[in-house]
Amino acid sequence: MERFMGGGMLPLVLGSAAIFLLYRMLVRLRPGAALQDAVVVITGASSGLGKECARVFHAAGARLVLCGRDAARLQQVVQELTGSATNTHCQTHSPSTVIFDLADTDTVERAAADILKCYGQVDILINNAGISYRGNILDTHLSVQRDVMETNYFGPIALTQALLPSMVCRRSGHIVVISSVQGKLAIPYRSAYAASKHATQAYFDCLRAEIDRFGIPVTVISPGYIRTNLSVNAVTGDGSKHGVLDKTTAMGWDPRDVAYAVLRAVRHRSKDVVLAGPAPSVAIYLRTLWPSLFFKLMASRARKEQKMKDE
Ligand SMILES: NC(=O)C1=CN([C@@H]2O[C@H](COP(=O)(O)OP(=O)(O)OC[C@H]3O[C@@H](n4cnc5c(N)ncnc54)[C@H](OP(=O)(O)O)[C@@H]3O)[C@@H](O)[C@H]2O)C=CC1
Ligand SMILES: CCCCCCCCCCCCCCCC(=O)OCC(=O)COP(=O)(O)O
Repeated sequence: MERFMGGGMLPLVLGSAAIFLLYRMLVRLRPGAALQDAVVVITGASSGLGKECARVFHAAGARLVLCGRDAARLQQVVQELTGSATNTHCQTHSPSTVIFDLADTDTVERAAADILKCYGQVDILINNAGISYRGNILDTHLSVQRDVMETNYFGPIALTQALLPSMVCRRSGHIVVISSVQGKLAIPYRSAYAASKHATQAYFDCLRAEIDRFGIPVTVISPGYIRTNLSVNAVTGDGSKHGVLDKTTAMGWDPRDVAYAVLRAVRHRSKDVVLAGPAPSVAIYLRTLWPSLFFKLMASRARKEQKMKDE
């Protein structure tokens, strides 16, 4: 074995690693799709990752349609974007806003019509808005499971389906969705959230295959923890607000870095991007390749968390 490694294997491994790194570098250096004047719709643009996406796509010269439930907060984002000097060579545009609640799927179709009225077309739809959940399944009302599903799954797919025909007509467009690492693996006390993100992953994987023939790419982005208000805004089993900035969230990635990664993924029309550290990335493979170990780890995590809550 030693002779084998010393003789031919080591140069082969190092050579393959060098070729892989070179390939990654070349992929990053590709110019990618232009964003100047592209019409980009961002849901959940009033805070967190959505707001940072608004910042980076605005600086790239996109014509933005910012969506959210709170008109005043969205207007504040518009003022921040138009009022501050952007460090960019691109020509920037003042964003438009469309106010609607994604959980109210009946109004989403009307909102889609309002979005299309802004610039007559949509080039990139970024389904970003979302809500999280913390709770024990035993103590969670079914209505909470449903509400999280409405905001994270039915709202975004209703908006996507309402805007898609206009993209298909033009044989042009790009659908992006911000899922989560929890769309690929389920951790304890996140049932409603993880289920909504798994459904999201499945739906947009189907969509990618179905609209490939129209040349419309679908990008699913699965981040790990990001420093935003997600945990503060999360709902609990009885529907009340969690209201706490969790340590995992506070120590998460800078939303600006994640927004730049979203921009790169859009430029390169990436299909599926995981933005997470080594533990979640390994855990995703473990779930598929060694499920029994993954389930044991999750059960022990659940017991530990329950014990901490009981104390
Ligand atoms: N933070 C994290 O650790 C991670 C976040 N993500 C995902 O990133 C996305 C953005 O979340 P993040 O920025 O972190 O969290 P925030 O809570 O900061 O932002 C959530 C955004 O979603 C909007 N929103 C929530 N509910 C609705 C609704 N019913 N209708 C319309 N808009 C709504 C909010 O707008 P408003 O309340 O003004 O209407 C707000 O702008 C989510 O999909 C989340 O799952 C993924 C992985 C990790
Ligand atoms: C390096 C060796 C690692 C071996 C693997 C051990 C298994 C580790 C389990 C890791 C679980 C990671 C969970 C990550 C969850 C996450 O990043 O979620 C992102 C979110 O969407 C956050 O939402 P939340 O509301 O839960 O804050």
